[in-house]
Amino acid sequence: MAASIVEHGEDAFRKLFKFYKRRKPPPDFSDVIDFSKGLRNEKVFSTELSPAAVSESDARLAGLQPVRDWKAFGLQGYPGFIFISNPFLPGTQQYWVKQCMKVYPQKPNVCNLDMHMSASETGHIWEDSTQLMRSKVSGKREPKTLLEKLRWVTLGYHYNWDTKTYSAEQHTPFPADLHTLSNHVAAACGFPGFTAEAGILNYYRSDSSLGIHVDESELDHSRPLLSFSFGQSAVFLLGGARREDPGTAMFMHSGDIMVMSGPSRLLYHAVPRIVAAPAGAPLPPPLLQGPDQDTPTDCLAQRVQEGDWAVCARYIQTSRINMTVRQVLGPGQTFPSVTQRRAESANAQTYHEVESEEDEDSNAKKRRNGSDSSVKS
Ligand SMILES: O=C(O)CCC(=O)C(=O)O
Ligand SMILES: [Fe+2]
Repeated sequence: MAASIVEHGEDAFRKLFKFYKRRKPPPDFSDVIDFSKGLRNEKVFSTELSPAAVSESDARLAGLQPVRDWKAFGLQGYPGFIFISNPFLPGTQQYWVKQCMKVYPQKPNVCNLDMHMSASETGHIWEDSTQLMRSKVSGKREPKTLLEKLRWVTLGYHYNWDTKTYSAEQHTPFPADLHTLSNHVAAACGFPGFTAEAGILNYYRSDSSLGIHVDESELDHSRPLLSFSFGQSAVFLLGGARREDPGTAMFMHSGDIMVMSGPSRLLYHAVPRIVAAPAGAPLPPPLLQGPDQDTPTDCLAQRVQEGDWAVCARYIQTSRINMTVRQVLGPGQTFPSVTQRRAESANAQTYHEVESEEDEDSNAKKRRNGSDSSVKS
């Protein structure tokens, strides 16, 4: 198996993607790197972060362990790639799941449902969904709730899926709590000036996947891309600078953070599979508990109300939520003029049309149309 999936050549990365996406028979996961197991894989090495960049009290207030206790790794062959194995304080992950489900999908943020529903229909995603869930009769087939149909939410500079650009006009305030979390993570990784300006949240159900792509629409690629995962585990594929380059598979578990920077910032990547939870243990252990008694009362990751958590827990038993945070503009940089933008987006579309035969690209189309997404089922 290993020989066929690491094969060099035209379609190495697609083969890897298809290998891990396959349902019947399910793939062998023995080549998937598991950073929660430390240095067991010879490609994995420990990496030093900058503990002095975030004070212990600032880290605690953001719901993070002190930076000196974070387990951070690099991967041979991928300079600039940093994997931080769950640095969250016990109990604080529930907060981020709740934010992604109850708070961030609210207006003025934009979500896939807005592509084919009116603002009044998508104005109360949480309330409408919880109401429908409460009225569900067990055993009876019921319509999906809006939460179950949610595939992506954008924050800050809202990514335009058609033109593959950000713009000054499509902007709303970036959430302060996620801004703080991102600043600390970026600073610890050696990027003290990072500004969280855009976010894409992806909502994966157990049969979803995210096609092969590269995140190049941000104007300043010297700034890292941060990725936070919660809920069910996923297989993440990290490829090369060219779409067909071979790749490396790794698990992302709840609470894991990935930083793509430097030469790894523009690498192709994909999520071919959400990994089924072990029988009898649908919730990942870090989501089983609320905050510790000694969590500071001014910690931004506040305890989630029991009723809210009941709804989140039910959803996250079969789902994964990923938040990517990006800095779009470099210091002093502005967006190109409309004329420049038109020329660039024409190029971008040509570039993507050439690849439209790829099944991954049909995902991108679905994603922007707001149908079953990026995050494809
Ligand atoms: O879900 C993930 O881990 C990756 C998400 C991603 O690549 C993106 O949003 O650009
Ligand atoms: Fe991405």
